[in-house]
Amino acid sequence: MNFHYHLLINPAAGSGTANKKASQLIDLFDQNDFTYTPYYTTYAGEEKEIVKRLIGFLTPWDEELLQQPDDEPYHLLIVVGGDGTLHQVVNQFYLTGVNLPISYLPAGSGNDFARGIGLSLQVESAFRQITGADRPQKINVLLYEEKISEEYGLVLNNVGIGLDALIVATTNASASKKLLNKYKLGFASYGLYLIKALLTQKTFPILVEINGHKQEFNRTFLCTTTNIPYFGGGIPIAPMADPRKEMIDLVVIEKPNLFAIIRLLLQLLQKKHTNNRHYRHFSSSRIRIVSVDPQHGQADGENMGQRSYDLYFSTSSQYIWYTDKQ
Ligand SMILES: Nc1ncnc2c1ncn2[C@@H]1O[C@H](COP(=O)(O)OP(=O)(O)OP(=O)(O)O)[C@@H](O)[C@H]1O
Repeated sequence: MNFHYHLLINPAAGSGTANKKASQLIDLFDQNDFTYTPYYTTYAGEEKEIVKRLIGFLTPWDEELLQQPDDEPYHLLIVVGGDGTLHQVVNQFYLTGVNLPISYLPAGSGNDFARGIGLSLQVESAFRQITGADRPQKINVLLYEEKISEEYGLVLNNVGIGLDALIVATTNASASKKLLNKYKLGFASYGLYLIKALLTQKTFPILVEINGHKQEFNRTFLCTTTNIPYFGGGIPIAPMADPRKEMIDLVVIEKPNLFAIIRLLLQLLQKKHTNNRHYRHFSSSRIRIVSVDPQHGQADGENMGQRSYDLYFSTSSQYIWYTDKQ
């Protein structure tokens, strides 16, 4: 197939890492005589404006394209940024009602989606995975509807209420994240804020409804609905989650006391946390979560605000253009 690549670059992602990775990617396109058009965002939110303008140019996926002659180039969008940039782009697709393939060069500080689908974090390898693919892969995504604020959207990674969302709210607002990213210590910013959040996050009651079966958790500390195993830059909170399955994974952790949580965190580092009795896991194609108590929320690392939540989750799919690692 003959491609024209549209590169949507958030140069601020990964505190500037994305700008460097975009230059490396562009060098590889030039060396291989591939045609492309770069679009750089200049402010937060501009990625959605760029996508709105590009939607009409991008080519929808159809298996029959493989049999047809290469007269017309295939117009493919490649997002260069972090999980948040990708989140904004696919949500713009969703709100516009289109399901176009998309490709991705992970260049944020966490890059959990790329880890989850097996897309390399190294520019050259990711370039080979993107340009070596002749068709996209169907990846599961989660749809959510929040009834109180009448808000809906799509997530590639996870939606969290409680601890992880408090970490997102504080890290995204902090200057130290930028500083730590500068020294390639993005994961350390999550670590620092994890400790702070552990000491400040209070427990809260939630109601979970799965297949008509209601369950209450009165001392919830963390409640993460996820599509992939990771959050917070590679922390395998739900190792059983698989973005190739049409399934939603839910992890609820209750906090009896601080020592029990520290024990669980140590087990998490050794990947033995799923056996801890305070770790609860559920899997279903439809899940409802209610927190009347106002809590921080996060969607793919983007802050959803501190408020009450009544969330309904279901599944859908998104075409991602890449091949598996060789
Ligand atoms: N030019 C820009 N300057 C500042 N913010 C931007 C710009 N372009 C996009 N954004 C905002 O950046 C956010 C997404 O950042 P993203 O998550 O991709 O990077 P990150 O936070 O460094 O990575 P990660 O989520 O992996 O930690 C979005 O909210 C988006 O609106």
